[in-house]
Amino acid sequence: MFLFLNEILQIQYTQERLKLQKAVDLSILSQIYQIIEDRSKTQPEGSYVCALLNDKKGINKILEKVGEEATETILAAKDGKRNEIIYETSDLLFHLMVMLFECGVTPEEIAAELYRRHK
Ligand SMILES: N=c1c2ncn([C@@H]3O[C@H](COP(=O)(O)OP(=O)(O)OP(=O)(O)O)[C@@H](O)[C@H]3O)c2ncn1[C@@H]1O[C@H](COP(=O)(O)O)[C@@H](O)[C@H]1O
Repeated sequence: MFLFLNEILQIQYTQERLKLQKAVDLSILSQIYQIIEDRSKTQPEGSYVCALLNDKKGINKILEKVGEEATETILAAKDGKRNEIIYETSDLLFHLMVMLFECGVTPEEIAAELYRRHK
């Protein structure tokens, strides 16, 4: 009886994990890119994306942020600080999405290139 219950719990656990894996994946990058496109069109007050896109330094402001976040990601990885690696990599990926938008390149084009290389 105990073994049977244990098996059911294991199956439920696996199903929950699969659901979570389905919901949490890098398609969030495409969603963020769409938000960036939307912010650019609607220009809402207090938007960080708009602050980046409208900065007087132009694309240089975005590139500075990409450089800064890349450096912070490298330092986090060098120190082996797992939580910081996750935090800084998220900052980096977000700023890369803003850069791609500014350059007129979509995340789907990057995905297509990665799939092309994938064997
Ligand atoms: N994913 C992000 C995201 N990640 C990081 N950031 C911002 O990026 C900045 C990171 O900069 P730093 O770590 O250097 O911190 P800082 O002190 O603000 O540095 P400075 O910019 O002042 O130099 C912070 O202000 C964060 O709030 C983000 N801002 C926005 N998004 C996404 O973009 C969407 C639109 O955001 P808004 O345009 O603000 O509505 C949000 O719904 C999110 O999905």
